[in-house]
Amino acid sequence: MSGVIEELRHKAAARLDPVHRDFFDGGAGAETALAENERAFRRLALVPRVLRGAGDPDTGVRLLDDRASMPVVVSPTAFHRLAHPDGEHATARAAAAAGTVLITSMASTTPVAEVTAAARAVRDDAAVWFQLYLQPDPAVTDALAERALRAGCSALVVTADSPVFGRRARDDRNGFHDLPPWLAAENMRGLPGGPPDATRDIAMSPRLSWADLRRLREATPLPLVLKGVLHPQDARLALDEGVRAVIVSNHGGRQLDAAPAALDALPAVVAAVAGRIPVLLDGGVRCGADVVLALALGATAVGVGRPVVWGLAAEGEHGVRRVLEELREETAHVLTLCGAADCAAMTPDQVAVRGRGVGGC
Ligand SMILES: Cc1cc2nc3c(=O)[nH]c(=O)nc-3n(C[C@H](O)[C@H](O)[C@H](O)COP(=O)(O)O)c2cc1C
Ligand SMILES: CCCCC(=O)C(=O)O
Repeated sequence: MSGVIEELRHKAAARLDPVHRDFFDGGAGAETALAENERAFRRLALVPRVLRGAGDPDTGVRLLDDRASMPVVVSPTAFHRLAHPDGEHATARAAAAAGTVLITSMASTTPVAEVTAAARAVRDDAAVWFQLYLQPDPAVTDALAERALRAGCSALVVTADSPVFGRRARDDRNGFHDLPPWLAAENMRGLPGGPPDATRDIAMSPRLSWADLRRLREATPLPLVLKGVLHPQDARLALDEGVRAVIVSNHGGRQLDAAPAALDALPAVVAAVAGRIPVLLDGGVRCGADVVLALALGATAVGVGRPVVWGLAAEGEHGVRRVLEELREETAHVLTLCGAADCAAMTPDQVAVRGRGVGGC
């Protein structure tokens, strides 16, 4: 783990209410998928190429119609005002200042229009994508998509790995199942069929299907990104449905505990998609070498969830900024050491399994 991220993780742990710390840090079941996400990176090594004269690397990437200064985006995480009083405002400002994409959660404690406004106050062209759980009532899904569009979000990130909420032992033990009364999931306020001024619950449903995704695609002008893909066949189906990018993710080990590490699922999804759309990955990314390993295995970019929350809880906007800047600097440094001129220059032959020798091709 990057020293800066480790420092912020400790500081966050000391500052947070232990019940909230467990919510942010914890995973489903025995937390196997959570641990494996980080461990999968440790099992792999980067094999540098030498004397390539690559110069200082360009860490910028194009993601749909947005540009990011680095191949690291902010993955959607719920309830930022539980981590810090500035909440999503701070995260949005930090992501905009770092020049990267913020995927803001549908379960944010700040309305999406305020999140985009906070980002745009820092940078006119700040990119914010809206994460969406398809709701069983299509009118609710459409109202959320419309809010995101009006707020100036440039993509909808549909999270597909949650047909039901994960069983999280730490939250069960702590009796944490709801926000405190002074906070709410603000995007859920005043939606069709709900109480006019109060918020409705975020629903999860195992009855949702590709047909619901198709309906949303036809209802919104925004490009769709599918988050939570682990099976290569689902990546192919996503392509058929006109999805513009996929995010390989096991939801940070918070849903199916028996799921593979995100990194282990990446190569098959990359092969299935065959370069037609960007493949992103999140889960366990904690330093620049992790970012570059994912790039070498075919990811266009990675997302970070908990490191951003740790930065926010520890030092507010400044802490999130430190996490993102550190990841950008480390990524540039590791690319340089690997002889890569940019993020696309890394290739799978530059990845070796530790203890097994270097194959190449
Ligand atoms: C506290 C917390 C809240 C999360 N909330 C959401 C959410 O609202 N929507 C979503 O799609 N994913 C959510 N996720 C999953 C993240 O988007 C991401 O997949 C995961 O955190 C990546 O793993 P990492 O934390 O190891 O970087 C959440 C994760 C955490 C840790
Ligand atoms: C209904 C809130 C969803 C938050 C979430 O996705 C998570 O905690 O992993």
